[in-house]
Amino acid sequence: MKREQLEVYFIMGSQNVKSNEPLAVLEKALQAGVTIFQFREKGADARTGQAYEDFARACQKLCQKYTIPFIVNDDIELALKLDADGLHIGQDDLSVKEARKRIGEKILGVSVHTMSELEVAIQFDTDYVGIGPIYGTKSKDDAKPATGTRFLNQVATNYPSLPIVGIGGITPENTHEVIRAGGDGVAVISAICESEDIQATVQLFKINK
Ligand SMILES: Nc1nc(C(F)(F)F)ncc1COP(=O)(O)OP(=O)(O)O
Ligand SMILES: [Mg+2]
Repeated sequence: MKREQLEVYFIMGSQNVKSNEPLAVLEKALQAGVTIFQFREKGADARTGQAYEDFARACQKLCQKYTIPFIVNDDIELALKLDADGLHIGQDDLSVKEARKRIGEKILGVSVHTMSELEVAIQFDTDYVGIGPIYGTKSKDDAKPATGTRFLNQVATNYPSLPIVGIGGITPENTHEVIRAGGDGVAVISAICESEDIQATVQLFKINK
């Protein structure tokens, strides 16, 4: 995975798209030029069973149409079953060691909040780390307090070759702070899912770097 692929990292599940059709939102985001997609279907209203798998396959098919990496959040069984391009795990999911063993060469992303979590991620050849929440977020009900860009900048300074994406409350207005602090890209849920003009919003993330 090239670090430029983290430039605009769109993350979505049906729970993030109340009003309209999630697949229409995803296609608009892909047409607008998001550079990587994460399937993150979770929470009370998340689809389950066959509907969950069918929705994941439909998202994967759209990503293939636009040759954009399709990453699955948390669910390694789904990632393997669909032969996804990668998996993203956090500290409460399966271990980095176990994930790397089972997914082989697929892209592995890990959320890290401390230097010790970072060192474990690096030990098992993590392709990128997600750091946040940088700002307050409403997309993750068990999110930790917002940290600002300090830890992200510390990681970027100490590990210049490690791809980093910032996450949490990132908008076109504050994205430059994340990039200036050392992020290779920004992960976005609400700013795109709730946008009136997805094309314009995605372009702003690219321009405001
Ligand atoms: N899903 C994520 N994606 C990223 C990425 F780097 F891809 F931007 N960074 C961080 C997270 C948060 O991951 P996690 O801590 O497991 O919580 P959840 O499973 O609720 O998302
Ligand atoms: Mg997780």
